[in-house]
Amino acid sequence: MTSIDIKIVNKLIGNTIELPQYATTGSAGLDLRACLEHAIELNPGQTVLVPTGIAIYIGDPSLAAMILPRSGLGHKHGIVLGNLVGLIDSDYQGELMVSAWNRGQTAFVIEPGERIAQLIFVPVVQANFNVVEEFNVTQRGEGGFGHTGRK
Ligand SMILES: O=c1ccn([C@H]2C[C@H](O)[C@@H](COP(=O)(O)OP(=O)(O)OP(=O)(O)O)O2)c(=O)[nH]1
Repeated sequence: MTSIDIKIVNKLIGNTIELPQYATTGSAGLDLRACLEHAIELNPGQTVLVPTGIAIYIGDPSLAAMILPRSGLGHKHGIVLGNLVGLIDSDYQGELMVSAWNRGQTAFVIEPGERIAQLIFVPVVQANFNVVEEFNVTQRGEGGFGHTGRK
């Protein structure tokens, strides 16, 4: 199992707010909690940057992390992410921040400690680019956006 360093950057963590943990042995994502002293109300259409109280240092450039919405919050309450997906670079050492966006029709209250999003770790390939005159021929070529005719 990959080891990632985690640092508590807000004193609320460890007192009133739990550290992230995998809910089941098969969980891909770790829930991130809102590290807040007071509840905040998120009106329809509003976006707010929610601190999580923790920083991670992945270190290995062949890994990254992604912040994703929680399906329950998104489906039932319209709370997703203002940036749709948050990408955490392997050299980022700042606090993990969740851009919470209320795309629903009603206000939503984010309580301190609420599980607001989830974090997954993903493999990354860093590419080297070689400038060429032509690509090798492929069956698809430049066709895209419905080119194969499938509906
Ligand atoms: O939802 C997010 C997205 C990003 N980050 C942090 C980790 C990431 O490594 C860093 C930079 O993110 P990104 O590269 O997406 O930001 P940018 O807008 O391109 O700015 P920068 O110039 O800082 O790269 O911000 C978060 O905490 N939460």
